[in-house]
Amino acid sequence: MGADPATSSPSPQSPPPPASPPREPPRGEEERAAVEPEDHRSPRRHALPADSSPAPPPASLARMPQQPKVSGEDAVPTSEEEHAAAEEIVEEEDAAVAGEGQALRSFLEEFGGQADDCPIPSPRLKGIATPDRPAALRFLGDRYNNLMEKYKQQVAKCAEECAPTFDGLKKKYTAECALRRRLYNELIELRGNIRVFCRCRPLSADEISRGCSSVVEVDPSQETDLQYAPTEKERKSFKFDHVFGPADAQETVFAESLPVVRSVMDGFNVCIFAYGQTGTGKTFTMEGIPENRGVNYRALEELFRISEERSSSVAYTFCVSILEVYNEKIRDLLDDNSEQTSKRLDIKQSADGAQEVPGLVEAPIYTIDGVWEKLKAGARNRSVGSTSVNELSSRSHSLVRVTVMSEHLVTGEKSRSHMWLVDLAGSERLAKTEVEGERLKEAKFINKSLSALGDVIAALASKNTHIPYRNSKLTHLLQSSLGGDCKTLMFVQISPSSTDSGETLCSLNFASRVRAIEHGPARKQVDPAENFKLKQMTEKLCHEEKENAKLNESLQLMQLKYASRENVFRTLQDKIRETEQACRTHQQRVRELENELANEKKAARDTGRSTSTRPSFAPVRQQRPPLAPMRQRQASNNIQPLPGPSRLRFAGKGTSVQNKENIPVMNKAVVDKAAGKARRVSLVPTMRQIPLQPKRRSSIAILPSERERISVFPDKRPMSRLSHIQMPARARATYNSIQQAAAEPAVDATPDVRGKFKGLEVGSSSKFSSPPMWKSRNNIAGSGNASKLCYSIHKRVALGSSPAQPQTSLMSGAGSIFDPAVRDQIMAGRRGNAQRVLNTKRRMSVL
Ligand SMILES: Nc1ncnc2c1ncn2[C@@H]1O[C@H](COP(=O)(O)OP(=O)(O)OP(=O)(O)O)[C@@H](O)[C@H]1O
Repeated sequence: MGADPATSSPSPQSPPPPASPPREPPRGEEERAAVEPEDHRSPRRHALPADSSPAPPPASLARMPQQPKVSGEDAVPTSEEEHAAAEEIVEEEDAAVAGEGQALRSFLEEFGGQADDCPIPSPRLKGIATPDRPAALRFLGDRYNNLMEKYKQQVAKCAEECAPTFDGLKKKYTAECALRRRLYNELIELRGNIRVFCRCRPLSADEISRGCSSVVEVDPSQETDLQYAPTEKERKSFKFDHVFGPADAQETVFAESLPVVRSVMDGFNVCIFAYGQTGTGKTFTMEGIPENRGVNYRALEELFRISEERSSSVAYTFCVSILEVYNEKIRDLLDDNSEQTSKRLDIKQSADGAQEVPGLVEAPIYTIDGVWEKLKAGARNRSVGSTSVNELSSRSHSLVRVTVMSEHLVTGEKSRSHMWLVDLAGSERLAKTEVEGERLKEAKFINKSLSALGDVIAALASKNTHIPYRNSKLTHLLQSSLGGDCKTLMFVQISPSSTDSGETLCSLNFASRVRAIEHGPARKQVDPAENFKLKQMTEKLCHEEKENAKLNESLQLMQLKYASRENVFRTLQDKIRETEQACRTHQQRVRELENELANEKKAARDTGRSTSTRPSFAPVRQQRPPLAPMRQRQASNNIQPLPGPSRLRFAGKGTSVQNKENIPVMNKAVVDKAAGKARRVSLVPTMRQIPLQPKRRSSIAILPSERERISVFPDKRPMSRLSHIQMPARARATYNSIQQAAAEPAVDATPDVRGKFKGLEVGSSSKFSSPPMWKSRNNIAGSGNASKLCYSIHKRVALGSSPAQPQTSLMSGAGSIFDPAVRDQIMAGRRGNAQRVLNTKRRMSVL
């Protein structure tokens, strides 16, 4: 047997199943009926539904002959008639299937073993096995699959529709969580950062056996009140942040401590400690027992849970240290080194003011299992001993320090906070505990440190300026947890026993004092390394700010300097422009002067030519045309201002006035007139330049002898007449020579000369009068010194101009300066000098 009913078909030898429906429907059919049309169900109790789709229901179902025909719960006859009718029906049915009994038996022999594997747990269906059962199962399976598909589609549609709502709710939830955390922290701060819970243990079996009664009343409805009532007279009410009675479990206690525990994950320092008489359940509350763990383990479990919850935004790292203060010595409970006894651990204050124990093992923990291992190791190493009160009495203060380091993955904010979990040694009455020897010594140390703790609490409660933290190792270690900026939770453990009523009262009073301490608000702890980094950054920032200020100052100075320089530059530019303009004006003026000079020279030459036809100076003076104003005189094109000595252009010998294009009309007329008849040409401009000339080299003229001077100037009158032109000594010498030459018979003197001199004497008062040198030069022919002197005067007067061609009539005597050869030779040197002077003057005028 064992064939799969789903694949098996009825045996070909087997007769076809009976067409009549079975008597009772299976119970599973009722479930199916909920999703099937009503008409699919058989009107008869035992009939299977005649469903035709998707898989046809079994054509017939047979009831096992040995099965009861009618179940009592299905058809309970209410009367004898009904009972009889039911039996009649059964008999009829039995008769209907009787013919098919053999076939059914064969079927059951073949498939009967499958009845237990039927997916429909109906005893009825299990009991009914027909050849069409696989078809019925297929039908049910198809129905099931269809329904599943339908439901899946509905669920997917719902999820799609709800997705936006879900996202919104998720965001709201996150925001609410943050708000809740913040509000909770505020609430804790408002309540005070030292919270005191009171926990009363149940009476122990020993106490009950001794007939001790409870002196403590805890009303579960009043969570914060505790009644101490050893007698009705001594009844006293105490108020704490929460009171746990003997019935309260570890979970309940931890649930109330949870918010304080969570604060460490937000960067606050936390301290939870248990205080109380020996044997009151301090170790039970903090460490617990393996099957009922205490605050230490649950707190670390919670830290890991929160870390996991916030893993997307904050990365947490945990380290744990376990130490004990035994007989005022610190022992590292995680240090397995056998030499630990020689290792001296002490308390040092770190840079940020926290108390540190250098050399203390800080074991990193990654899983809660690791935490449990560490806690167990610490508990194993702890000093315990047996007393008459507690079989496993803690003889030391046990401290578990959990360091939480966090780094926000988005903001990069880092924090480093501690959670101290302290199980204090029990205060005990030495007489009561009946200790002696080593236990007595331990008890003394324990009581001393607890007394120091009491002093610290009292000082804090009365807001003393000095808090005696350093009176014991315990208070020194807990300095920042008791009076600092951390969140503190104290469990005051009490015994309900009437035998411990005195100690209970002491503990309750102590706890009330602790609760009265007003703490400042807790402060978030920043990672010291981060703190140091921030400090350095702040210093750097300050330094850079100072540098920036300095740079800004110097920048402003530079800007001011720049502005002033710019002003200077602008002024200089203006000056340069002005100077350039002046230079241009000067150049223009020089050109004009040169032109004038050239014109004058030309006119002088022309005048010189016509001198021979003039009888005397006087008529010439009378015919003198009016001089054109200097500024109206136009420069000649022939004279161009050139930079070098070659700049001067001398009018050629044969250059006629008519050839000049730029000679003004008036000048042209004058020249034309002059060309026609001899006329006087003013040499005043030339004369005016003489005093302006810089001091020049000494004249080559030889000073006249006293005799010559006297002969020329018999008295001082003529000199005084000429003094208006400041005739220098050289000129005077020349003048004297001329006078002398005129007096000498060898000189080809003409009456014109004398006339000229006469004219000079007359007209010397006018500054526009022609100087005598021109006339003397042109009219006086001398030899030797006199000739040289005459030429010197001529050169001075005709500075820069082309030397006029000396008239043959005036040049007499070989070797004189009027000799063309000699004159040219001398002129070459003189001209160079004259040009140098002129250039110097130009440069000076440009500058
Ligand atoms: N709340 C409680 N429920 C049940 N049992 C408790 C409870 N508190 C304490 N006990 C039991 O009381 C006994 C003493 O407890 P425990 O050792 O924790 O006291 P203790 O204050 O730590 O004493 P010691 O100061 O001497 O170490 C233990 O057997 C502990 O199981």
